[in-house]
Amino acid sequence: MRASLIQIAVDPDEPVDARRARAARLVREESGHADLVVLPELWTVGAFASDLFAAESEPLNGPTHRAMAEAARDAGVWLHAGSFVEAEGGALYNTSLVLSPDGELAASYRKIHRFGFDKGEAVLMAAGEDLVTVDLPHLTLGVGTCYDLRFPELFRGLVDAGAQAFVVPAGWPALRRAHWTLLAKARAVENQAYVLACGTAGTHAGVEQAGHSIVVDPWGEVLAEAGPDEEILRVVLDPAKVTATREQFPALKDRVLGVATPRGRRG
Ligand SMILES: NC(=O)CCC(=O)C(=O)O
Repeated sequence: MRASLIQIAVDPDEPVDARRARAARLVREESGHADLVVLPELWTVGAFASDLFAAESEPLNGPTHRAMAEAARDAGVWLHAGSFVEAEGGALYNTSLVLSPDGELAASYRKIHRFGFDKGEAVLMAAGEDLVTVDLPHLTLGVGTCYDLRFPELFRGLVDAGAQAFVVPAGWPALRRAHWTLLAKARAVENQAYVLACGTAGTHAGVEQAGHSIVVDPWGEVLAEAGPDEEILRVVLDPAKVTATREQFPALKDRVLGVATPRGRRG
């Protein structure tokens, strides 16, 4: 399976509509190069541009969803369209979309761990509650978003639900680039799964983005890594490699469930 990660630049001097059209064009240009295309987190507005979240929010089936569905259909690819600010029932969510090659919505995922502690996304958006996997023809994807990468239990849950590869769109700052790379490799090694981590380039809301999108295989080898600027990564994923790694080094079978429960609280 061929995958392309589009590390798009998010800069405030490019209007959201223009970036949406440009992202759709970049997806179409992957036709013939990819079976799966991935975009980053909140690439319309910028993950740190929290002042704009409400103004740029959209419902499901809004402009971003429609533009990405058309692009997926035109390109004939599975598209993880990154995330957008979803408005629903008076709340905002950081919602990712996975679209099939005929443009149908295969899955949506609302980010569970919101970033910002006492500001930004953490206070402006509501948290998702559901783990999401998507069955592609030869590979089961588990999805997470950016800050989720710091929470290994989410990825374990996705493995238990059948995930063989994780797609993690992000808007990760340059300041913590070392964490990004380390966590992407850790999630791959501990879960014996591919990690496709797609970040943004550029600077928005005064926050320089790390770029450095990365694809790690189930053995922890880096298949491709971007630089800091706008770039497209193309890789080939082999589902048999997940099976082989899990058979040849069956560490997942040695899990001791419940061991994380504090001693005094065990039944
Ligand atoms: N958009 C995010 O979730 C940022 C996460 C981040 O900066 C970090 O975990 O560090």
